[in-house]
Amino acid sequence: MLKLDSISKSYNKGRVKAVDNISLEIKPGEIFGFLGPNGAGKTTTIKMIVGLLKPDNGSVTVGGINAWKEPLKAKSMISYVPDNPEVYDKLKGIEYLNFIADMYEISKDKREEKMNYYLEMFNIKDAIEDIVGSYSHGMKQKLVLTSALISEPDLFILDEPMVGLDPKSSFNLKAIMREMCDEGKTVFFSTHVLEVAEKICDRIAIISKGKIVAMGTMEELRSHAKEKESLENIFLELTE
Ligand SMILES: Nc1ncnc2c1ncn2[C@@H]1O[C@H](COP(=O)(O)OP(=O)(O)OP(=O)(O)O)[C@@H](O)[C@H]1O
Repeated sequence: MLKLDSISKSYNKGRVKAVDNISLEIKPGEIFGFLGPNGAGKTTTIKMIVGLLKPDNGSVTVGGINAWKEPLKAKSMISYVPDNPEVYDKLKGIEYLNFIADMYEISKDKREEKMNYYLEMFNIKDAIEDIVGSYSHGMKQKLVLTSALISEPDLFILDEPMVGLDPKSSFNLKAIMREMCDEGKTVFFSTHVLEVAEKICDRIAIISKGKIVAMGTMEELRSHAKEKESLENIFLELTE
């Protein structure tokens, strides 16, 4: 469903190599966790997948489509939740959701059904007629999550999704991710929360200084780390 083939990205005319020759392949039905310390290159990688930053080298393939050659086709399969939910402050919550649903060409019936389901789950239904500028950070995040889920994406990409969510919403989001994967969809998310990755990911990649330093199931990562048992130990050892 997602294939990164030797992608790299530098900033400041090559002075900062943020992502250095990363390759990975994720199959339908997988939850894939992307872990790494601050500044490791997680957000830069995600931005190259979703079409916000063009890789200097290499290719991004989504559902067999080259994401930089046929961006609209690739983007129609993706929903992306950034780490910092930026929503148009002057719109009402419902206007923002309809705007996103229009872009994905979602029918009226389907959008209503999905909106009701997720707005209730995230407990923001009562605020949907209010302008987004009045929302708290967590409410904006839940609105963006709802907007991302309405299109039932084949590839769901989230950058640090648990930050700012209360425990119930975080629990619900994890359940949604699992349900999506059971339906054959693919989830790719970055996180600093190692316990979340350990619990829900089918596979994990650890990125450090722009390079992938480990990738596999928890069992595979453990077997490479000899006696080191927890993901925290493996992470600390590999990202020193
Ligand atoms: N616009 C930019 N201009 C210059 N350097 C940048 C820019 N964006 C990111 N960087 C640098 O690229 C590197 C990778 O950054 P990136 O944001 O991808 O890391 P990250 O793993 O997402 O970090 P964090 O966990 O702190 O969000 C860092 O050294 C960062 O300072």
